[in-house]
Amino acid sequence: MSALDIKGLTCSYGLTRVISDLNLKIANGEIICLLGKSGCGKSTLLKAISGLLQPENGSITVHDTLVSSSEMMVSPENRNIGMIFQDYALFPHLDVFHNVAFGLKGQPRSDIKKRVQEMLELVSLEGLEKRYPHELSGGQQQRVAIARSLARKPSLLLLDEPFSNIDSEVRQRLIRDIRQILKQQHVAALFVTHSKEEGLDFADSVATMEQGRIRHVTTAKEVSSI
Ligand SMILES: Nc1ncnc2c1ncn2[C@@H]1O[C@H](COP(=O)(O)OP(=O)(O)OP(=O)(O)O)[C@@H](O)[C@H]1O
Repeated sequence: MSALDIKGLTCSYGLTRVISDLNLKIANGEIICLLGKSGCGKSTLLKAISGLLQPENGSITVHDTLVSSSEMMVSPENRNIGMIFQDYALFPHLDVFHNVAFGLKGQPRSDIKKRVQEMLELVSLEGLEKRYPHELSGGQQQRVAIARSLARKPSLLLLDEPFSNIDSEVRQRLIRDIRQILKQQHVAALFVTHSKEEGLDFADSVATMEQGRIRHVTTAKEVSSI
């Protein structure tokens, strides 16, 4: 079973075709980096996977469930896909605890408390529950965003340039830590970046995108040895 299986995906904005007959598979627990020039369609692909854009053609399947085709769309909130963006997208008026707990609404209080605690330990932010986003560094905010996404046990995580606002020293450690967390939790991820180095550090494989298609997929080891 694949975490994500995209077949023959074609997406357009009006008359402008942006994704063209694209195929991509991510195995369970695999981390793939999507590398490509500005404007090649990376964000559009993430929009299609997360359910914000309906394909003109082709299909998107997440863990054996068809979620998008030209005929049907599962709504974004019912896809169980986590998303992390470069601007963290935390709620500024909620403290760390409530940011992480946000997606767990409706569950018993004691379960929420336990899960939030587990997640904060996972991202090494125990003790910062009562801080507000503006009282955290960029790296800490991104850790909260990761904790919030993983709290819901997503079947797939999409990351859109999550490290670009973080300075390079912190970034390296964060990339290593988040990779380790995803591997430990066995969460598959698709990670968009402009930086080949970042992609090689974070992902198992690198998919190169050009003009709305995946040109090739290579393992990070193969790329590193060139
Ligand atoms: N809502 C929209 N309406 C019309 N065209 C759009 C829309 N969003 C993006 N585009 C166009 O689609 C193409 C692909 O954009 P997309 O944002 O997917 O590229 P990208 O690879 O993510 O770029 P970047 O690396 O700069 O973020 C671009 O030519 C862009 O101008």
